[in-house]
Amino acid sequence: MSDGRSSNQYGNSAGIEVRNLSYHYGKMQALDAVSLTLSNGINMLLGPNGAGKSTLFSLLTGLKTIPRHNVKGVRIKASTKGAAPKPTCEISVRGVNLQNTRTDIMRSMGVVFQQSTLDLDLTVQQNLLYHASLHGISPKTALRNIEDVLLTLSLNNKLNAKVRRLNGGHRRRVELARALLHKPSVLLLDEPTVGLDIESRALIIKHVRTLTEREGLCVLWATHLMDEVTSADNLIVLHAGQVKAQGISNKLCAHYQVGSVAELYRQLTANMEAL
Ligand SMILES: Nc1ncnc2c1ncn2[C@@H]1O[C@H](COP(=O)(O)OP(=O)(O)OP(=O)(O)O)[C@@H](O)[C@H]1O
Repeated sequence: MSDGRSSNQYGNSAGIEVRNLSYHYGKMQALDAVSLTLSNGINMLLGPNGAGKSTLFSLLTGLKTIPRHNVKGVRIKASTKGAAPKPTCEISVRGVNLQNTRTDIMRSMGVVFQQSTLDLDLTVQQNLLYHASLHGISPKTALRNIEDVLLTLSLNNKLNAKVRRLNGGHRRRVELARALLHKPSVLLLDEPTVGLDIESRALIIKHVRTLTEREGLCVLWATHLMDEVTSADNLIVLHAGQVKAQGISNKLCAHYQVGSVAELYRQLTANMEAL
């Protein structure tokens, strides 16, 4: 079923497909057979503390290794002599399997992690140039991209400022600028607006939404802030490592007969205290 979301130069292929992904920390199951299809557009990931959002991000970004486990966490044995065991967990990005082709896929991804990963003692430009060099972008192109991206994020006057001297809102915008510098087609944002004032939050939201619409990006956006979800966004509710619901936000609300995303969220995570 078409949800009317934008297609673009990447066609209609899903930005990210996750199949049957489980993850354990020792005996603690952080993700339990998670399956997701994320198309171009904004995909909002809502979940209470401990739902598994950051674990999912770590697996998508290669910070954690995708396990070759079945859903019960049992290591898979080869069924035929000599044959390689077939993993039950699969993640693909733009149709390419992440387990097989990690480096190329990483180039197509921009990431803003929950915790800042900027070097505080470098300037904004130095941070961004370093990131560009990791992506193999020439200094000349990098400087042009940096200028463009800082301008669109109203940060052009901060080019030579040390990150340590920037306020929280400006630092988050630099993180976003860095994530966009190599022109990714998939953007992963782990609570990008947490702790920001209203103005900084609004600027980041507006910029990401405009860019997503214009460039046809696939964005996975984890948040606790339900007012960041619009009626047309694809919404995923993750709770205790399981996907409780996914679909276009207003359709999900209609399906569950609730009047708002907040109500939907409360209903789907109602047994939280009992866990
Ligand atoms: N390194 C770790 N060792 C053991 N358990 C962990 C580890 N990291 C996370 N967990 C547990 O895994 C579960 C999922 O954690 P995760 O950080 O992915 O959730 P989250 O949805 O990102 O939470 P938050 O919104 O608080 O960031 C939680 O129960 C958490 O306590």
